[in-house]
Amino acid sequence: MSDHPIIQVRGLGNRFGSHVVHENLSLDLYPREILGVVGGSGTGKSVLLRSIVGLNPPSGGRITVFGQDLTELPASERSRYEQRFGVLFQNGALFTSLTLEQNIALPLIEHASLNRREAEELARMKLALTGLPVNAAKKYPSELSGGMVKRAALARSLALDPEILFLDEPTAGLDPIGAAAFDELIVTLRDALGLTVFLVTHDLDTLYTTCDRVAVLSQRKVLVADTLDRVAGNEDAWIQAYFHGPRGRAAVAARHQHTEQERG
Ligand SMILES: Nc1ncnc2c1ncn2[C@@H]1O[C@H](COP(=O)(O)OP(=O)(O)OP(=O)(O)O)[C@@H](O)[C@H]1O
Repeated sequence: MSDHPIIQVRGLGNRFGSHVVHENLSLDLYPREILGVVGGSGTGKSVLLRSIVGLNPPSGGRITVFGQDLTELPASERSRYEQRFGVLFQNGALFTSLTLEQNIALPLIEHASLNRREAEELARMKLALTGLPVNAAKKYPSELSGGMVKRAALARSLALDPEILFLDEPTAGLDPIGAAAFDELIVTLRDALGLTVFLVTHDLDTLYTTCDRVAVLSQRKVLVADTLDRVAGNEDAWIQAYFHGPRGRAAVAARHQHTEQERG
């Protein structure tokens, strides 16, 4: 892992009225890592993601991305940086009146100055990259399963060849087999495309199968950010309950079984 973070968050503050969500929060994201961001409901995982990608102006602190504080830039320059992000929101809906290829072609027409034919051709490549069959390109979102729609939304977030991928609860609503396949896809894409991934999740299986490090949000800040083993060994009560409760134990057992199978 490189020593230079691709994203640095320092002393971040976020509040909504009198409700303080983050206070003096700091976090680093390193190139090509998959960082899992976990924490109880309402601890501000999505707000943190939105602050980093520029959708939620923080009340304090500093965020640098690719070494640059984006709030210091004029809008046009900021937009060039933001095109290096791919974001898959929790309810990352596609336009229902457009086919998958039309959905994915949109950002390419808007930001990459491609004509419709070129954009749709590239869109079909992005769809293939996320494991969708060729015939899915002409389909509408309503004709597809939840897992396929998630893949298409991921394809759209990859449309402009981002360097950093932000995923908010990507496996929420998927069945366990679909979720496991999606987890595998994230790792494959990171390896193939050299992506850096900021992954908000509640899914312990996802943490165990995809993440290089895990950051735990608690008490308005990042309580700990480290490898899974080290984080799971932390004595904080929420961490203990999360990693060592019944679901945590099941995820560890599944991981061990998977490792044994891989060894043959
Ligand atoms: N635009 C907003 N206006 C007011 N409050 C907000 C806004 N966005 C988020 N919040 C509040 O900030 C807190 C953190 O929200 P956030 O969605 O980041 O939590 P989370 O950790 O992602 O939760 P979950 O795991 O349930 O998705 C919540 O109490 C939420 O109600």
